Amino acid sequence: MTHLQFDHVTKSFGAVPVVETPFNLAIDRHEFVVFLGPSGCGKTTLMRMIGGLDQPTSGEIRLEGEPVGAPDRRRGMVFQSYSSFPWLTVTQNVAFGLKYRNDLSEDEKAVRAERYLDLVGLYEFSDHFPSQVSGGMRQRIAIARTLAAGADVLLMDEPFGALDALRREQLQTELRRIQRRDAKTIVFVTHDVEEALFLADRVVVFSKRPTRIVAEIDVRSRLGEERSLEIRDGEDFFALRRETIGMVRAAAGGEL
Ligand SMILES: Nc1ncnc2c1ncn2[C@@H]1O[C@H](COP(=O)(O)OP(=O)(O)OP(=O)(O)O)[C@@H](O)[C@H]1O
Repeated sequence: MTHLQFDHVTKSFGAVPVVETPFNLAIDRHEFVVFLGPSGCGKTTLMRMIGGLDQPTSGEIRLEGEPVGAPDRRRGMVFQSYSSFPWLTVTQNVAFGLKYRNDLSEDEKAVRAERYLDLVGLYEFSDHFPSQVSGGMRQRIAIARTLAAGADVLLMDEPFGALDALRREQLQTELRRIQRRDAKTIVFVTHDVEEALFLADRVVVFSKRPTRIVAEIDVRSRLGEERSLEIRDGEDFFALRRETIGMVRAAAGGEL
């Protein structure tokens, strides 16, 4: 069943067309879709429009059949430049995402905030302020806050870009597990082909700007639903990675 739908969407900034050919894409409920494409093609612009931070020039984006409006709690966003609240401690920053959850008691909120802090490896920094931790850690605070808040749609724009390889791998595995367990719909932007294939049910490859879809890869039918770290060492993964890199190069028009 369709959860999120782009219907004939175009977008220009003044005279600069970002999406010129009307863009159509239907994302199913509980689907993990990854946007892959050359730098500057318009992936962030598409994400901002889903989030309600920016409007299409023409066409419509629908969430559960209704045109998307201003940001609301159904859509959790982790963007590259997502910032934390400097006057709150690390734990309070994560708990902030739970502020409006009237179904949880204060104790339950604290337990939940701590669980997600532990997940992103920041438990021992609970009482620090954001200015006392690194940029990568601040990014992890934003990830923990968004996951803890429990929105059904997660919009993630290169959320793991600032993390070291090991932490990145851990969070990728965990995000895929959370998506399956809690049946989330996720739209995720990355430049990293391996990350895209490891996480996605479907990868959408974009051309350079003005952008359009050049390929869709049904990763689920190639790699299955379950993703473990071992899968990355398998032949199927390597073959799909090679194919995808070819598509991304072609999409970038030789600019990679
Ligand atoms: N507010 C804005 N005003 C004018 N132009 C903009 C604005 N936001 C984005 N653009 C332009 O739109 C194009 C697409 O930008 P966008 O950030 O969506 O690309 P992207 O695919 O996310 O890039 P990257 O992968 O490098 O983050 C770029 O040419 C950018 O300069």
